[in-house]
Amino acid sequence: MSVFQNLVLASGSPRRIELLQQAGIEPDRVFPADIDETPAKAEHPRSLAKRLSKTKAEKAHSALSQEEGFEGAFILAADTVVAVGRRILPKTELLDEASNCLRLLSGRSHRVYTGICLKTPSGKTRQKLVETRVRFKRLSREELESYLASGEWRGKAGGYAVQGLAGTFVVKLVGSYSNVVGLPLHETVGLLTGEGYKVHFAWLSGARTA
Ligand SMILES: Cc1cn([C@H]2C[C@H](O)[C@@H](COP(=O)(O)OP(=O)(O)OP(=O)(O)O)O2)c(=O)[nH]c1=O
Repeated sequence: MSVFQNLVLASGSPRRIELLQQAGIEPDRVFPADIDETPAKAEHPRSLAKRLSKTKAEKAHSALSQEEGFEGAFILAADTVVAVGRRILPKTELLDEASNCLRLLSGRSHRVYTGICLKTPSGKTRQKLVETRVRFKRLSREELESYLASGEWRGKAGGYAVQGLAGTFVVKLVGSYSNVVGLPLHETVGLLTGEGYKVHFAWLSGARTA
């Protein structure tokens, strides 16, 4: 087992930091890995989420490999993709894009895929792909307009954030909720502990002393 415990979160997403913290994990370094996220021609959403999470982890790995304390760090990256069938929805930056996404998602089911990639101190690359099915209610014009006015869709895959107002659109969610927000907690903790990263759960040590 490695003596290194440094963990780098290769992400600029505040949601991912919060989700890690929710699991009792504080990254030693946050390193947003800016990459080209354009899907390849006919790329399946699942393959895209896997490929992009790996590219993010690799970018952080090569940038930090010369840095003291981080040469042998655990590097964790993720990528979330929203899709209707094979159709990949954009990470919305424009009002029109968000409006198109929400009209498409209204009254139907879609899938959210998050790829996670972990580079370990021993040089291994481990990946997981987690899928969640989400069904939205049919959105009225008022709901659509007020959601667009909220701006919560900005920078979110599929044009919505389930952790905000759009939580009220969800009729059914099958699978991991944290996966939709951007980092599937069960699988992430499993990947880290499986590779020797020590996750300290306060409630576990509390249980031991009780
Ligand atoms: C569907 C959905 C996505 N999202 C967010 C999570 C991600 O931040 C974003 C998907 O884009 P990503 O490319 O996965 O992540 P990012 O560019 O924000 O951050 P980084 O690449 O630096 O890690 O959408 C929510 O916050 N809530 C949701 O319900």
